[in-house]
Amino acid sequence: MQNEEKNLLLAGELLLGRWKVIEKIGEGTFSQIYTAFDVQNTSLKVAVKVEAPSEMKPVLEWESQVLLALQKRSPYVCKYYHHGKHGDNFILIMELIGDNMSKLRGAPDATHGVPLSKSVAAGIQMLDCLESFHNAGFIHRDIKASNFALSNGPVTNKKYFVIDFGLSKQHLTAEGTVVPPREKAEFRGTSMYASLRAHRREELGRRDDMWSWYYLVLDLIRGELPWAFDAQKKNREVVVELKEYYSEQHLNRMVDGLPGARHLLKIGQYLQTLAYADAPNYALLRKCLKAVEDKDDEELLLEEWEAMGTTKARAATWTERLAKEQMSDETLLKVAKHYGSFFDLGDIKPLLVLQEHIWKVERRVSKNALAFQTFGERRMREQRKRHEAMLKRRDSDMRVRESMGAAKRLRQQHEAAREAAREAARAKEAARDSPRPTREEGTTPVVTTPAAATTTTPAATTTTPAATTTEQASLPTGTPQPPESDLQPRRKRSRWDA
Ligand SMILES: Nc1ncnc2c1ncn2[C@@H]1O[C@H](COP(=O)(O)OP(=O)(O)OP(=O)(O)O)[C@@H](O)[C@H]1O
Repeated sequence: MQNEEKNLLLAGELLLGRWKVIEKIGEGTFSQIYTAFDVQNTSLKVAVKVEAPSEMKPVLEWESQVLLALQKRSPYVCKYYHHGKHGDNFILIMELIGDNMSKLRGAPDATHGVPLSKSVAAGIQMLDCLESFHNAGFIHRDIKASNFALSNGPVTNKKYFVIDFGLSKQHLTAEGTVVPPREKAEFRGTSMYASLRAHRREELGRRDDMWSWYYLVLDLIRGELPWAFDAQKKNREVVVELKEYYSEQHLNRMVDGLPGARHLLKIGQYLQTLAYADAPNYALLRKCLKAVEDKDDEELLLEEWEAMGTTKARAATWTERLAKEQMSDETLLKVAKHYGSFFDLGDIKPLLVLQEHIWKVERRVSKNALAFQTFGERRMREQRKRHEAMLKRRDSDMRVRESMGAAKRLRQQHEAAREAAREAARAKEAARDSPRPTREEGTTPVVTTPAAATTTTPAATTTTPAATTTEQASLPTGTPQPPESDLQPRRKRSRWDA
């Protein structure tokens, strides 16, 4: 909220003749959230989202219409009660739900990344929300942890709901066809999680929500994204450069060292293949994400080791994973045993080294099985491991940033040198073409004075920006229209709230 200190509603205020305000419970960039109760049924507590009038384009009315439209189409949104004007403010009355997903990060076990099982579970639930949201015909365009909040009810029945549809857009018509893309769009989303296409001002589709989801899942598992610092500092250009580097050129570096890296890589590679109108294969994404957690899935595991082809390659990978602690001891042992502990390595020396490693792992596994570890000890051990892994990743991310910075500086130096050379050439040419004594054929030499020389200045070209035409999607009447048409003046909001 821009005007943080000012409360838009007061406790005890009656809204739309039915809802009495209790207290403020939250704040977004452009809105405030309050609790209220129904005066006709005092046990019914609701949430009120209120948006103050401003010079920027309001979005809460659109959000209310989307929520209303989704009531019968998706079980992953909260219940809609009412919307309308209260004084100068627009309000939306909806079901009161619980904590948002950012709370996962604040948990004591999440200092260096949210534990894998929690990250995967959250990722799967977000996927359920998005699949349902997309199938209802909308794209969200602002996927981030704070836009998923836990439903109420018994702990065992809690699930995440997707919230905040202020930037959502109708993507499918009533007939189920995809709304044609506009030539140019405006930035929509949050810099930390926005897809590259959002940064490039392209029309977004379902695939872009999935990219944001992917970034968010990686953020949970990794503890931070490679561009976290720059997104927070609002270094737009660097964020885009880093996203290009990691998402388009070196996807493997983004997942390197993470548990289930090859499955995470597969997700990214799949997302790269999606076109604007494509419906993502949610089942495939779900399967890949589930496999991330299932480190010891025998079938997948063997498939991976088989693909390595030679025993030598397997032995090398085995040793590397042992060193980087990328696989559990139990799994490493399972692999070693499956391949007869790499006994046909040929050379005796590496074989002995490897065998020594295997024995160590074997001892560790049997010791771990016997040793009693308290919950606290186990948590400490895991945290230490995650912390070390995060430091390593941070180091590698920093090296990439530095090398990109160095490459950029080098490019700038080259460009400056080239420009200087061009300038020198121009000066040389100008000196050659400058008026000087000339001898015309068959005439006596004539001296032309500089005053007689004609100088031509390039005509100033003024270009007026071409009028932008926005392809308005032909949506069935009665369907909510997005508030953001590029033809209208718009909120100066570019959610760089990371
Ligand atoms: N129905 C609800 N019940 C309980 N809490 C809610 C509800 N809706 C939103 N909140 C809380 O309020 C926070 C802000 O809400 P919301 O994201 O809708 O506001 P916003 O102004 O659109 O935010 P931003 O623009 O910063 O993303 C949410 O992260 C959530 O924690």
